[in-house]
Amino acid sequence: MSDVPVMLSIAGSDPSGGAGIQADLKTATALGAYGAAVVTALTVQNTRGVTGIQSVPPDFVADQIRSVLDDLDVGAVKIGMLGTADVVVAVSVALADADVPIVLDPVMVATSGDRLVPSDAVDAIRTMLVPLATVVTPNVPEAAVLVGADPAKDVDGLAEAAYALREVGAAAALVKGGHLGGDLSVDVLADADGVRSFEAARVSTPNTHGTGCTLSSAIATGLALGLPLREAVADAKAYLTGALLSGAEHSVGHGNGPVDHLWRMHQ
Ligand SMILES: Nc1ncnc2c1ncn2[C@@H]1O[C@H](COP(=O)(O)OP(=O)(O)OP(=O)(O)O)[C@@H](O)[C@H]1O
Ligand SMILES: Cc1ncc(CO)c(N)n1
Repeated sequence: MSDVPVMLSIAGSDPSGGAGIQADLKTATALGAYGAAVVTALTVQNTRGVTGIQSVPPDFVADQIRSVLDDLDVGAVKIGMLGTADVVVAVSVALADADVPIVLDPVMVATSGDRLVPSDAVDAIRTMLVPLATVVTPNVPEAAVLVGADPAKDVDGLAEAAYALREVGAAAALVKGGHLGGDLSVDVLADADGVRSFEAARVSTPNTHGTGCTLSSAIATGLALGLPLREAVADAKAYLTGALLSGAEHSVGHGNGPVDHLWRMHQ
């Protein structure tokens, strides 16, 4: 049992602290939940890029998930980087009977452009995890790969991709427009009630390492706190935009620095 809302992240480790489980735990903590973390892979990574990946044996990932779910009252799960197709299968089996909202961030490539999962893992994500997702949160290239279409070029394209992901089996899809450019950063959600877009002013900064991880774990934290999906997405987007604005004022590392997860504490 747990008398605080629990958000469980199932994701890879970023030793430089801006993405992966490190970002997810900071986000859960900043937003008032208890963060738990199952590590699926270790990366050798900093703000400049990823130079190594060591994945955790699939059975060991599944054992970690079962151990946490057996004991803690998990309010929502966020799934991030899964290093291999076998880990994807193990995660889908371990979560199959869990009655808990799942936010699936289908991580494929880091901000630096480095590939984080092999292509057979992408097929497994599409067939085994997308159908379990309460919401799937791809960026533009990830959505294109998952639905087998050309990458979206504008907001209408984001909506088309979000609809198509519901056809693949996700209950809802939030296609992120961070890669589209423009004055606004727009994400489009398709759920059972239709389509809604979420807009924020684009922050002019190189410090965007971990934006996707932060958004998905903030959505999962909102769901763990009991918010409906659309409110959880709106709150997550506002939290991320504040973290980008504050992160733009700081420098950590020499490449694409992190967002400031603790921006509300620093105000
Ligand atoms: N410069 C920016 N200003 C404001 N919002 C941004 C900016 N860059 C990205 N975002 C927002 O950050 C979130 C993540 O978007 P993005 O499309 O970059 O995802 P991603 O590629 O999965 O992230 P990551 O680079 O961490 O892998 C979205 O809500 C997007 O709109
Ligand atoms: C461990 C990890 N997960 C996800 C991302 C995506 O940004 C990253 N760079 N590193």
